[in-house]
Amino acid sequence: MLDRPCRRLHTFRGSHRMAASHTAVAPRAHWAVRMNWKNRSTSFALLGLALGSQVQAQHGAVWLWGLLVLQFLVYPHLLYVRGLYADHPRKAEVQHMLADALCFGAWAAVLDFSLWVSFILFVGASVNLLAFRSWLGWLEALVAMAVGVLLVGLVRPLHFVPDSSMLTTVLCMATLMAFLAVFAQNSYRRATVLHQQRSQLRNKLEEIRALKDRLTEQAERDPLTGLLNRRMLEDSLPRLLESCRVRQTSLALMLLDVDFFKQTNDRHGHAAGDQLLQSLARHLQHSCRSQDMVFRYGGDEFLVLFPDTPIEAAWERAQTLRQAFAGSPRRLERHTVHATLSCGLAAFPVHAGQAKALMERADDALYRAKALGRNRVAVYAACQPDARTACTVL
Ligand SMILES: Nc1nc2c(ncn2[C@@H]2O[C@H](COP(=O)(O)OP(=O)(O)OP(=O)(O)O)[C@@H](O)[C@H]2O)c(=O)[nH]1
Repeated sequence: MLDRPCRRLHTFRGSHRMAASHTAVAPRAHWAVRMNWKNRSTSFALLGLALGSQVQAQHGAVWLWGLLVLQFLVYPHLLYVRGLYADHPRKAEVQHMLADALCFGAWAAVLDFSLWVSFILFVGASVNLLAFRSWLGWLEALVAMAVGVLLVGLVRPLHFVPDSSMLTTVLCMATLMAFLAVFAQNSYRRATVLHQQRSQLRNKLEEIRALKDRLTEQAERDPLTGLLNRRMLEDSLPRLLESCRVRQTSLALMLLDVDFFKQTNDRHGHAAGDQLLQSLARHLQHSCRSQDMVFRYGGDEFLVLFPDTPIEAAWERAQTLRQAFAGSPRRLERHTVHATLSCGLAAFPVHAGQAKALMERADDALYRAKALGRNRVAVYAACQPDARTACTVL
């Protein structure tokens, strides 16, 4: 028994409700509970007046007046308190609306089915349920009202006197008007809030998408040059090789490295070195076809994949690319820098069938190009046992 209040508080939805478990502040009511309480507080008071005028016209007994006060002035607040502490406030609200309908059926019977009174009681009972539970709710309201009528019928005979006084009719009209106005206003307010929330969500979604694109970009590209990074190479090379295997075509892989890049850094500064790397990246991209892929492999090493290219054609393209780079000095940080490249070439399937082996072959060829004096292109030649010395410079 002791832990019951705590359990209850922990089932409240929302952090504000959780906060209530630590302080004496009452929990915040569910929106449906609040909305129906506001609706009931206003429209029930008016409805009570309308029904009161009918009770007056029928010279109703004192206990009927007492019931009227209970139903239309006290009952809405009792329901609010019940909804406030309910574990499932929405479900509780549906039960409240069914209770409304049952009571309204009873009142319609007690007041001899005065047409205007019965009409507004039916509208009051069914519109809310219709909004909450669609046509099923409307049907439920009808059934609950019928049960209310039957209950009265069990206690006393039912009479059918449809007429009502002018005062009752006017009060009924005013009540109906007020009920519909409050209902419409609530619906409009909720629709506006929903619309605002939806556009906020849409904006948030756009932001998340843009962030995701940025993160993908950062994960795939080298920040200095904007080229694809080594991770992307490791992802795409095996797939490309597989596609070449299926289509029975060749793929050339070129690994290249700036000659004496450390000296450029030392002489002209790291910023100038960065600019040289960026300039080389642009040079590679401009010299490549759309199907070629350029990667920054790391440091001053770059890698180019030439799909569907035999080794001879790749060599020619590598030579053109190397010569063009060496032939155009670059202006970096107010210095003119002459840089050259060493390139190592290997091809699928002639030199290797797997990504890792192909990379190693190209690296061997690059090593050989450096060893032979730099500023040249070397192709891997598979002469065993010493592959490094067997690399040929074409
Ligand atoms: N500016 C700059 N320097 C870098 C970057 N990444 C690596 N380096 C430098 O690049 C240099 C690479 O030098 P190496 O390739 O080992 O040697 P090298 O001077 O190019 O000589 P060889 O390759 O033998 O011709 C090192 O000094 C690194 O510090 C970078 O992003 N920016």
